[in-house]
This record gives sequence, structure tokens and C-alpha cells, in this order.
Amino acid sequence: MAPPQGSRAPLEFGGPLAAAALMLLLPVTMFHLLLVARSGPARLLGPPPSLPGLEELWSPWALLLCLAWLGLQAALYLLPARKVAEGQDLKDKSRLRYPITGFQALVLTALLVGLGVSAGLPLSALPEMLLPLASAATLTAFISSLLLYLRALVAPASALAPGGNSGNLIYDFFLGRELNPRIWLFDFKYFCELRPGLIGWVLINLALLMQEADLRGSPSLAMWLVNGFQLLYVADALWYEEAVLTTMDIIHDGFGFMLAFGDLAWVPFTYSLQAQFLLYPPQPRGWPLASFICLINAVGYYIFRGANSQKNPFRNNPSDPRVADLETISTATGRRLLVSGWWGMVRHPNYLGDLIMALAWSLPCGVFHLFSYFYFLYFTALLVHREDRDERQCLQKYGLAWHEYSRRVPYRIVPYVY
Ligand SMILES: NC(=O)C1=CN([C@@H]2O[C@H](COP(=O)(O)OP(=O)(O)OC[C@H]3O[C@@H](n4cnc5c(N)ncnc54)[C@H](OP(=O)(O)O)[C@@H]3O)[C@@H](O)[C@H]2O)C=CC1
Ligand SMILES: CC(C)CCC[C@@H](C)[C@H]1CC=C2C3=C(CC[C@@]21C)[C@@]1(C)CC[C@H](O)C[C@@H]1CC3
Repeated sequence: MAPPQGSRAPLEFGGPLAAAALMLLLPVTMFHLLLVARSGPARLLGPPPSLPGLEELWSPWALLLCLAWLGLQAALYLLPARKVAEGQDLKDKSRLRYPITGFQALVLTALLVGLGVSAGLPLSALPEMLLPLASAATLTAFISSLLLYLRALVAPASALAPGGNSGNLIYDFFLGRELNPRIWLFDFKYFCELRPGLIGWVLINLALLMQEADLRGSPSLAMWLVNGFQLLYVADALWYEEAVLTTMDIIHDGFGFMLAFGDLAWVPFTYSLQAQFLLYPPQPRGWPLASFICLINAVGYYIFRGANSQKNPFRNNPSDPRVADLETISTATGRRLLVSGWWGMVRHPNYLGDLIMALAWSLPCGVFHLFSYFYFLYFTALLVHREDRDERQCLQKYGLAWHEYSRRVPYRIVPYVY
């Protein structure tokens, strides 16, 4: 991992002013999207048709529901694990241990929700509560970030993240100071990255599907497609949960407002926008078009999974038989870089697959509404920026070897384009 840099680390995300602007803009954008989504046909640009009153934005019940959800997911996290995985080497060469219970949590949540619905739980009423739930999640993210910031004040220097410790309060609050805040096996960042937000996202999607069934007699084909594609994505992330231990969020970034808000509020409430959109103008889709969209999603998934299933086993054990035949280059750190297979096509093949899937999730909503392409546009910007950050971190880690890799694999995300 990157050496400790503290206040000497170059500022990312445009520095303190941009961090302050993002802390305001991200929640505002999320509420804008939620407001226009329910006023169908949803328009991305321009003001929402009506502004909500305070009673529509805030409810103590929504806060209670949000906390109960976090409590349930925390309890599922702590269930006996099928495996306890080790993270990457820390600064002191030690490794943290992480329970692998994500997929189990998804299945148990599905069982509990199934039991609840059959006992009369009105899941299709959930979409009516999205605004107050988003407010509760945003408040929870702000308070958690504050507590995390305070906790970092007494953390040893070795526990701090390479970025996020500039000395500027706003910037450090945004990026997060402590790398792996945890109490024993309960790792707050790892927990938030995968559980409450991702599982919450598919639950909101399901509630929207049920609401559409209530409204129109049965869910539309477009709604089934969006639910199916996104469930596959979330189930995949939880099935391959261990892979998140090699992402930059876990090995490089501290846990601050960016990830707390991203995980707890942004993911469930904006990643479900396509399903929210589909509730209003009915989107009749025939099977030929649906099959074509499924094909696009399958291609994206094939690249995404193929690339991640080469890099993750390779990082855990370079002699793993699944990747032992791939060509590599050595680096001065002793770690090697893959230069063949998916990682010989572009330098971020997993991002390419992810973007193709993002497109497939918007297509069921038609091609005339920019709103349903919000996720695709945001995600393109996020991944281009993330790739650029990763590129700089890899250049710092691997120096000449990274130059050599970039020479042999000149394109970053899209072959012959970028
Ligand atoms: N849906 C969403 O909102 C988001 C989804 N994602 C997805 O999450 C997944 C993880 O993303 P992310 O952590 O950003 O990126 P990666 O999983 O691609 O990890 C980047 C790291 O991989 C290692 N690496 C890079 N090139 C090579 C190579 N040629 N051979 C071996 N190792 C290499 C480097 O770390 P090192 O060498 O130190 O191991 C680098 O820092 C991706 O599939 C991405 O699409 C990501 C962000 C948001
Ligand atoms: C609010 C800001 C605009 C930025 C927030 C970013 C976060 C939403 C994302 C940062 C990295 C993420 C990853 C995932 C979800 C989104 C966030 C948290 C995955 C868990 C999605 C599923 C993949 O299989 C793994 C991803 C790891 C990174």
C-alpha cells in the first residue's frame, strides 16, 4: 500500500473548497432526483414541479426504520461467518480480518422480507417514504462522519489513511481520516460499503416493482429487467465480497463523509432511479428489444466478472492455477502486474464491463428521457475520475513498471477510444 504521507499527500477531489461544495451538492442532487422521479414523466433538468413540505421530507418513523435497517444488517454481519478473510498488508505489514457474511445477509434479508410480505407487511408502501428515508439516511451519514472524525483525533498515526489527513477540517471530514475504523471484527467502512446500501437498493427496487403491480395489475417487462439486472449486480458483489478488500476504498481511502453518504444514502436512493422512473410513464417493451438489452447486460457482466476474477485471485495468490498462465511484469515492490488476459486489453477492463451494464440498466426506460441515463452519466464521470486517481496511485507505487504497463496497454477504459 502507499506510504504514509499525511499532510504532504497531494489534495484530491479539487481540495477543501470543492469538498465543501460536494458535501452540499451531493445531497441536493439526490433530493432533486427523488423529487422529479415521483412527478413523472421525470425530467433531469429544470426544477421539480412542486416543492415538498417539511412533513414530506422528515418523519421520525423513517428515522426509526433507517436505524432498524442498520441494526438488522449489523446483526446479520455478526452472524457466524462461512469464512474470515484477510485484508491486504497494512503499513506495519499486519493484516486485518473480515467476516465473509454478505451473501448470507442478502439471503436472510430476502427470507425475512418474504415472511414479512406474506404476513401482510405493506412493502409496496415503501416508495411513498423515499423522501423521509433519504433525509434520515443523510442525517445518519452526517452524524457518523462526525463521530468518525472525532474518533480519528485519538487514533494512532499508523491507523490514519494516506489521504484525508491534510490538516484542513472540511477536506479531512469529507475524505475521512481513519483508514479502517473498527471495533474488533466490526469494520465500519467494510460493513457500510456492501451491506445496508446495496441490499437497501434492491429492496427499494422490489418495493417499486410491487407498487407497479398494485397500480397496473402486473409489473412491466422493463421493471423486471431493471430489477433482475441490478439484483444480479448486488448478488455478485456480495457473493464475491472478498474482492472489495482489494478496492481503493478499503486499501487507500479513509472513512469519512464521501463514503458514509455514498454508501448509506447515494447508493440506495439514486441507484434505484431507473425503477423509480419506470413507475410513472408505462414503458412498453417487446421481447426482441428486451432480449437485445439482456445481451448488452450479459456482455457487460462477462467483461466485469472476467476482469475481476483474474485480478482478485492474482492479488491473493499469483500462482493460483486460474491465473498462473497469464503474462505479467515485475515491479520494484515485488508485486507483479498482469499484462495479458482482460488486463492486457485496457488498464481498467472491470470499469468497461461496469459501464456497459450501466447502459443496459437505462435502456429499458427508453431513449427519450435523459433522467433515466443519470446513473450512466454520473457513473462515467465517477469511473473516469476514479481511474485517474488509481493511475496516479499506481504510478507512485510502481514507478517505471507502471510506465511499462501503460506503454504495453495504452488504453485506460475503452479500447482505441480512451
Ligand atoms: N457501482 C459503483 O458505484 C462502483 C463500482 N465499482 C466497481 O468496483 C470494482 C473495484 O473497483 P476499484 O477498486 O476502483 O478498481 P480495481 O478493482 O480495478 O482496483 C485497482 C487496483 O488494481 C490493481 N491493479 C491495477 N492494474 C493491475 C494489473 N494490470 N494487474 C494486477 N493488479 C492491477 C492496483 O492495485 P494493487 O496493485 O495495489 O493491487 C490498482 O490500484 C470494479 O469492478 C468497479 O467497476 C467501483 C466504484 C463504484
Ligand atoms: C457520493 C459520491 C459521488 C461518491 C460515492 C461513491 C460510492 C457510491 C462508491 C465508491 C465505491 C463504491 C463501490 C461499490 C458501490 C459504490 C461505491 C460505494 C461496489 C460495492 C459496487 C459493487 C461492486 O461489485 C463492488 C463495488 C466496490 C466499490
